[in-house]
Amino acid sequence: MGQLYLNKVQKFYGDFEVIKGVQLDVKDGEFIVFVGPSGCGKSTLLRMIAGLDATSGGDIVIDGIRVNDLPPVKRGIAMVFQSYALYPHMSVFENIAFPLRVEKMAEDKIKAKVEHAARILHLEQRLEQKPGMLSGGQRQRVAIGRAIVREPKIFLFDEPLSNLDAALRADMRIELAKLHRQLKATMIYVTHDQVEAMTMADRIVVLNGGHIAQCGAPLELYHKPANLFVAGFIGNPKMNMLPVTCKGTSAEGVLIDYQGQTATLPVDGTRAKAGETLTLGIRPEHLLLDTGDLNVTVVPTVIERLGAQTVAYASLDGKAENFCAMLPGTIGIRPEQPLPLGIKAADCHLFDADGQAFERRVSLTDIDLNLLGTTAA
Ligand SMILES: Nc1ncnc2c1ncn2[C@@H]1O[C@H](COP(=O)(O)OP(=O)(O)OP(=O)(O)O)[C@@H](O)[C@H]1O
Repeated sequence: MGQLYLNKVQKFYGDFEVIKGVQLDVKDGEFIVFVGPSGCGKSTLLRMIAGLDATSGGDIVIDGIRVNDLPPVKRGIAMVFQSYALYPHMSVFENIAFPLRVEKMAEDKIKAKVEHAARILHLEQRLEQKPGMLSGGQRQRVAIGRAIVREPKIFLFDEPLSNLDAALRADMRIELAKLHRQLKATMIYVTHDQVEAMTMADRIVVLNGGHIAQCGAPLELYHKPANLFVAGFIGNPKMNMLPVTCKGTSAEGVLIDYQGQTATLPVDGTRAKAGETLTLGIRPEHLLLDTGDLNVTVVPTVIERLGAQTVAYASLDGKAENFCAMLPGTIGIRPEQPLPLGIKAADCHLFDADGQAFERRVSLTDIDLNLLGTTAA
């Protein structure tokens, strides 16, 4: 078992509240990713779960037992660090075996466990080598092996791939996803890389300024961001944001005005008031080379041809910098050449003056609804 429950967890450094009453329920076997900008508190929260940092308030509960006052070794967790933390003078075998030697486990048991971990991580041929002879990815696997042999209830990963180059990171993402399937263990993984979060997580916890901005399945966060922060953070290139005026609400949704063009967006507008300035959110891939419910003309400044797609960074009305459109790879556009684009009302996101999303009413027919979890925080 590896259930984790965080109840109103707080952390103060002096008067500075770094973690602000985080509430989270992690199910046994879940792969949870903490993601957020630098300084939002991801590592602090992970270190509190590990027992490396004391908790200022609230409860950390693992399998029904409050562990706030237990030292790290008694919590049933194993942590893998960005720095690998390997002993350079020891062989791969001894590095993996290290925590078992500390426990004074019998030699034959140690051998069986290390060889089992080495098989899972494809390190069988490396067991006699020293870490200095290994690549970055192999070293990280040794560090993961050292966690595996402890058979923890919960694996904690603190940015484990950030020292690797892009190609190796992509490979290791796949390896870690396989490892999770194989071990069926609870894993909590910290990263600032939203691609890692989107591709590996069962649920993503987006942290902002020490609180949970949203927690949900990757596609739920993508298609139903709860607020402007999550909308801007999840998705690459970023969602485009435009100021619009609320003209009123109806059974169909919220009527908005963008520079004299009106459209009804199918969102729950019970909170919307006529005259308010709202924020319209449009994902780059939802800009069409066709007429839409709203239409804009952008002037591309930078054009990135990625092959399958062409990404145009553009100005809009001379105002919005870096307005971004993701278009078919075959399109023939040039910098400075005005480009008319359409937007369907059903594709739009809408946020109030406080940055909270109006819930979208559209049925997300293009998504397997089983992938959309429920918002848990
Ligand atoms: N020992 C400490 N003393 C005082 N402040 C600290 C300490 N450790 C962390 N902080 C502060 O707590 C906040 C959260 O830090 P934390 O390392 O958890 O952020 P993070 O989201 O993991 O950032 P990054 O992605 O840059 O690693 C930051 O503002 C940081 O300056």
